Amino acid sequence: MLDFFSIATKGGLVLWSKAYGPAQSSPINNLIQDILIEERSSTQIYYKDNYAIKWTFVNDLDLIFIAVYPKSLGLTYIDTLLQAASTQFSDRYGDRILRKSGGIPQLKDWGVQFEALLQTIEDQDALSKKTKQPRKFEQTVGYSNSLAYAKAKPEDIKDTSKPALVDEDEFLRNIEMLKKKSASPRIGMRKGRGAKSPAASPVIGSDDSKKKTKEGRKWDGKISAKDAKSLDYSNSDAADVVNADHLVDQSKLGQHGKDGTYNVADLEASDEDESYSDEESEEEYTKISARSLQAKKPAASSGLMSFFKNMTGQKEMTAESLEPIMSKMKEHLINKNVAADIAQHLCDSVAKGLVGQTLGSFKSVQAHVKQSMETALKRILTPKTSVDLLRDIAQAQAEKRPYTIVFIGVNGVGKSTNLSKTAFWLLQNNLKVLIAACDTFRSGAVEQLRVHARNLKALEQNAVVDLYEKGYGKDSASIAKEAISSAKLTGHDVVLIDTAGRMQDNDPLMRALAKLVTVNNPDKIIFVGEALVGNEAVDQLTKFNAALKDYSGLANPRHIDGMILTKFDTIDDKVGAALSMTYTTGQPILFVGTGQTYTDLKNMKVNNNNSYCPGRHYTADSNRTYTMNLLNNNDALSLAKLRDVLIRLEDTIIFALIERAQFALNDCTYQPGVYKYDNGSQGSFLEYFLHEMEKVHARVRRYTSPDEYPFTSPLPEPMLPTLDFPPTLHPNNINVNKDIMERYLQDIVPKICAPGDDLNYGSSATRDTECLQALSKRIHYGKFIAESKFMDPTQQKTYIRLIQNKDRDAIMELLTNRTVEAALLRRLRRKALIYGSDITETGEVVTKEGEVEGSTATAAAGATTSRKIQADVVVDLYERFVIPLTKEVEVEYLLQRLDGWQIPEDSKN
Ligand SMILES: O=C(O)C(=O)C[C@]1(C(=O)O)C=C[C@@H](O)C=C1
Repeated sequence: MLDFFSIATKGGLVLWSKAYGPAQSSPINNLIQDILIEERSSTQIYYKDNYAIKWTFVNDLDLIFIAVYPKSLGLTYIDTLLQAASTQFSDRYGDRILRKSGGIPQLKDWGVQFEALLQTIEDQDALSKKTKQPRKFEQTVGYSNSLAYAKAKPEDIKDTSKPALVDEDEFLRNIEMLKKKSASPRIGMRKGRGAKSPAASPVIGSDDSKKKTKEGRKWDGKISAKDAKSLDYSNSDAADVVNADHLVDQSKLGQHGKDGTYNVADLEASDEDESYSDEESEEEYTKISARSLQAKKPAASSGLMSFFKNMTGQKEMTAESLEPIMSKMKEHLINKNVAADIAQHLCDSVAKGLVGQTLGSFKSVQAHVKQSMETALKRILTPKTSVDLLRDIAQAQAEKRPYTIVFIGVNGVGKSTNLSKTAFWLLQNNLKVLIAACDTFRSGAVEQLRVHARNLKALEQNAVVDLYEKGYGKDSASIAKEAISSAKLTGHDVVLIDTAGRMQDNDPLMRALAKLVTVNNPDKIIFVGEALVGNEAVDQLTKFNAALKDYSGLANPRHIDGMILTKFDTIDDKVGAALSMTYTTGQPILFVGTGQTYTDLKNMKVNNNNSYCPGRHYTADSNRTYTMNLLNNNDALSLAKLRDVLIRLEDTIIFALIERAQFALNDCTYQPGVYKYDNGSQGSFLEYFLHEMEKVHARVRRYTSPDEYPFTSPLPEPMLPTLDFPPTLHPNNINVNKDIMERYLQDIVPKICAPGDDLNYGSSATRDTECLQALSKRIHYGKFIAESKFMDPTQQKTYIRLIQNKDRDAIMELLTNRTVEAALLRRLRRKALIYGSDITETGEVVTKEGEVEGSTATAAAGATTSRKIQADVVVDLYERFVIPLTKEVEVEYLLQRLDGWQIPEDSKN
């Protein structure tokens, strides 16, 4: 049985508590001492003496709900109780606590309500233990948790409570104190915790000097004068000297991409839900089929797959026979934080795939369930839009205007903190940031942002990060507007607009938010939310989106464009929460917040095996994939990404040349007229070989891709249906393969191959084909680069003028970027040197005969000394041939760019 239940503020004030057994305040004292104050534990269960203590936070109210029970009992319903109690309490008193003026909640009511709640949950627990029959979902605790508790009416419930430890007067005083406390900057309030632990991450935006001297508060349910003073942060001095070192965890820094962009780190594999093993046993498979939704703990023996097990050997699966299993699966999903609707949707998808199937073995049932679940998940988790914030910001820069992002969400989820983490990321990308303090409602909000701006400045000498603020009580839409205008004048690249937290049901505040959005039409609306559980996620997101739509007065209203999930490190079943949120909005999760430093902003990236993977393709970081996906029009014309492809092709070309250089020149393979084509014309052995290869490649639709060009013709039609490539390039007829072939044979082969004939004709022709195809792809990529440059709004007018004048030289000059070329040649030399050299057993590069790089030491035995390819030759090849020909392609393409194209009004000269 439960021994003790308590509701307290995170700072240590007991608002309400109740003892049922002998465990009086001592375990609680220990909990506060050991966990809350010293932050010793990140888990939410704690054992002390004979007691187990569990707790849950309600962050927007800064409350903690604590349950104590005898360790030996291992009560299974405590999580449910905590969840339901915190939901009910927040529903009843949350508004009044937040408004700070709503009168005093009635203690009597809460005692009654809690008692009934406990009774219901204990009864259900007893019942579920008695019955071994599979329950319908509607009979489960999870279902009750989702729906029933929130609806419980206190007046229907009898008061059977025992005397509370804290009397009504005290409760009243505590609420007063809580109001005072919540008037102070939220982040500052967390300072006390972690004070004794030097290893603990500091809280961003907090004042370190105070933190060091802060003592753990006594936990006796009373407030001393000293405590009362320390709880009042309303006068905290924001001008303290910043010790910024603590605000960035070097080990959590992201990486700089090849093009210099700074990308936040990916969520470590260890941060994710545990990985999935194909070798898992049937028993383990009771966890549930989809990898991302597995249970952490071993499932009960009556788990999902054991139901399926009973079905094997049946003739055919029917909707009826699947019903109990689907009900169980739905319950499981809900317990994994998936909202009820979404769980239903997933179950329906799985059931649909199974109905009518005849499933002989357990394995085949397992495979079917897994496959159906994965397909359904994939469909839900593929966001409707792709988001690359840095690219969008670059676009706004080109348009000479600041890029604007509004951060919205309910109270206490960490909007300002995550806005500041985002600012840190932007500053790492050398962007100038203006933070607009548009939370004119919560006292302390502006000061908090001031501290962040000051911290961020202190971190980076040249960082441009400023605060635009107009104090409290003013119209936030107007402040945002002024901030944006000011950013235009001051040359800030990005305006981050902080807004007041608001509950989704608070109509006036939601109207104000819609107004801010309508007036300012920001580039992005980012919803900052805790990695929310179940239906709460759906409710918040749906209502925020509805408010943006209903109150906007616009024909094309805005909606949430992306999400930042905060406190991601505090929940267990992350994927369920992420799933609910993505499903509800159809929008991607841009980042997840995982801790207390500016570096605690990460990409959510999950393994390839069907777990949720928005970080990889859809986040602001959007890890660059080297092979461009030309089917995805959104990515196809980013100059940075196109250059990444060129960088990757450097490797392909160097290795292809190394491969060819193994063989002698074999001149006879290039003699014209030796072989006959199908159409009667004649060619060299190489041309014959190339043609045969290209015929096969054509059949598998290689040349339907806009970045592949054949050397020979005619070629057969593809046997595969052609893919639908979006029209990324303007129609053109450029193919410079003839030039490439000529230069390759005359200039390149003689330079990289030993003269003579070694009879390896087939091998040389194979390698020649690889070299030619890589070079052709690289050089024709010039078309994409040219299109990207042409689409740059800052350049388009100039290009149009030069194209109209057919000024080839001027076009060539405009598209040339000498810095990029110089960097390319430097990189290429280094690559060619390394790829073309032997490496000693200890890893050094053998540069010259008997010498290793950077020293005069003799190369280790075993390292041969002849270079596979000369770096000079590769660099020369690029300098004299690859780059100039690429640029030729660019110019030719641009000269055709206006053909049949309607010049937009604002691009006309
Ligand atoms: O990266 C570009 O901007 C390109 O146009 C490509 C390329 C190249 O061939 O590598 C060509 C011209 C520029 O001067 C720089 C590099």
